[in-house]
Amino acid sequence: MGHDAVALPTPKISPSMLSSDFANLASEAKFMEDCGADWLHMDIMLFYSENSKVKRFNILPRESKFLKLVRLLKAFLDCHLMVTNPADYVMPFAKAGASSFTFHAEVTKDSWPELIKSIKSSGMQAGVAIKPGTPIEDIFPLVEGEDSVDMVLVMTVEPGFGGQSFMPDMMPKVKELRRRYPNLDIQVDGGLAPSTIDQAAAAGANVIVAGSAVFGAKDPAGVIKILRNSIERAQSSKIFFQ
Ligand SMILES: O=C(CO)[C@@H](O)[C@H](O)COP(=O)(O)O
Repeated sequence: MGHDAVALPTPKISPSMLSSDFANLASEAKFMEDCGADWLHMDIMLFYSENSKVKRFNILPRESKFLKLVRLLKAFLDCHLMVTNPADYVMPFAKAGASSFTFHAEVTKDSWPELIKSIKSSGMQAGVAIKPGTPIEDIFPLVEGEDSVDMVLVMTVEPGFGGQSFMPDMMPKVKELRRRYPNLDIQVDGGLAPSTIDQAAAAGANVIVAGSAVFGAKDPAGVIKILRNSIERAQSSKIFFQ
């Protein structure tokens, strides 16, 4: 199929709730919806690996009332699980109302097909995330396999916390993924802002996670619009296929 006939996945802006006021999560979520957010990005960080820099945690399954609360808003809850044992979280997150469940490629190689199957059969979309040091070749089998993921998340910072600088050297990964998988949802997360979005859009990303740039803005709706417009512009020129 030529690239002219390709139906590209829709742009989705997913504000990272990590930058929100947790004491007012429901109203923060509603505000983001009113500002034009498509999804809400929820980070769950827990003992990612023995040597991991991720020592924080934010939303634990036992606190899934957070998710239930936000679910009342009918938002698409885009859940990014930086945990060593994602399989243990599938049911709690499905029950709590998560819409998608993204696990890390670095931790679960042996159990990938089972994990994807259980995520999907519990009614959630499945995603796989890669840290900056992980080559994309590692996840090709997950996109091409029988039980394939719906989304790939290319981390553009080391996972851990909001407000870090965008890593432009991750863009070749995004471009290669877009070239290979024109219909795939490709998410980028970390340092996305009006000043960096054009690089991500030009590489072919269509799902944009942004925390500090949105929550810290005077005009969050305006920032969401800038992010979306950049993706739409890149998609209409299909610049990432050049
Ligand atoms: O997962 C993470 C960090 O580990 C992100 O979702 C951050 O929350 C993004 O924050 P900004 O870089 O956009 O401030």
